[in-house]
Amino acid sequence: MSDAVLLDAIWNADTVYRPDLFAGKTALVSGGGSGIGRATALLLARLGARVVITGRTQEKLDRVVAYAASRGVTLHGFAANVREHEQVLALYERVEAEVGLPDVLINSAGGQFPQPAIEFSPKGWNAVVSNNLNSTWFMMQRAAQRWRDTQRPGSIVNVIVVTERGMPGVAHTVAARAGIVGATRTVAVEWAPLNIRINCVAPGLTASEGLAVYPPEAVAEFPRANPMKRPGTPLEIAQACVFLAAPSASFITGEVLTVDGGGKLWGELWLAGRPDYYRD
Ligand SMILES: CCCCCCCCC/C=C/C(=O)SCCNC(=O)CCNC(=O)[C@H](O)C(C)(C)COP(=O)(O)OP(=O)(O)OC[C@H]1O[C@@H](n2cnc3c(N)ncnc32)[C@H](O)[C@@H]1OP(=O)(O)O
Ligand SMILES: NC(=O)C1=CN([C@@H]2O[C@H](COP(=O)(O)OP(=O)(O)OC[C@H]3O[C@@H](n4cnc5c(N)ncnc54)[C@H](OP(=O)(O)O)[C@@H]3O)[C@@H](O)[C@H]2O)C=CC1
Repeated sequence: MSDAVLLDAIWNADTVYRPDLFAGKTALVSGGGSGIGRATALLLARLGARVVITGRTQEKLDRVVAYAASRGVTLHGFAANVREHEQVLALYERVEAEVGLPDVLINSAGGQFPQPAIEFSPKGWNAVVSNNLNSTWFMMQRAAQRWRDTQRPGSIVNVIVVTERGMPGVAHTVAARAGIVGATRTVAVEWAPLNIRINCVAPGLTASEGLAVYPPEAVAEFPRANPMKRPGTPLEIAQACVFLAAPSASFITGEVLTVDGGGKLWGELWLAGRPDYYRD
């Protein structure tokens, strides 16, 4: 499917949410230049939010901003590498100066490479931990600090991976995301007095640009990942992010919402290929 068709599908899809759900609100979405982050940003924009997207690649952000403009909606695309603390601080300054303090933060930036864990180099391990755990932490802590300083409420959604069953081929990312879950549960308590809610969405296999890094033999087995025998769509994950970010989840904090077509209950996923031992 071409990018234009994908974007139209997201823009025109039915949603159960009312069109003014986020009217007057501002949302910051990391990873908003593609995949799940992009779908969430566009859905939030459809629901009336002012939306800022961030990611490392300005051109990707520009394409989403241009698409929204073609639909009569202003989005803002500010590039940042969110695993660099200084860049996160600068990003918040820019967002606040040019758009306004966000009410909602969606952390969808992240990623990893597939490799048997026994082969990880220290550099590879650190890259993935930094790109997922550190980046999410820097973004959520800064949001909380600014909400504390301005005495405003806020809502955070961290997009992670399913951690309960483990996921062979990506142990580094599972470790990093389990760290995010631990931090989320802990600060849900610490930050409740500040009127901050924080939750996670754990997608199963989702058809996004990010799947390009997996080997063909792994991709060929993707239909075995869950009982629905299909990947999720970015919009299906976005709907869950919106549910947790909005007042629909006003009594939910510190939770993980799994959106995986039942993959936690049945399914196999060998992201670095299936070892011979598990073939018969
Ligand atoms: C059961 C329930 C169902 C649950 C179902 C769940 C399904 C899970 C499927 C998940 C899918 C997704 O998340 S898809 C969406 C995410 N998108 C991505 O993952 C995109 C690709 N990933 C990335 O860009 C990554 O973020 C990452 C690799 C960390 C980029 O960080 P950097 O830019 O720092 O990385 P680099 O500089 O390129 O590399 C840093 C080092 O990392 C190592 N490294 C990098 N790529 C490597 C590779 N292919 N193989 C080995 N090692 C590699 C090397 O040591 C590198 O150092 P040198 O050797 O010196 O170079
Ligand atoms: N697709 C799937 O099957 C699943 C995805 N997930 C997770 O969902 C999240 C979104 O993934 P998805 O949309 O599928 O994949 P994408 O690769 O399309 O999205 C990831 C986005 O994050 C951005 N990003 C990555 N690292 C950084 C960084 N350091 N600073 C700023 N932006 C960054 C990338 O943009 P750029 O490179 O320009 O910075 C990219 O737009 C990720 O955390 C992913 O691991 C979880 C389970 C399953």
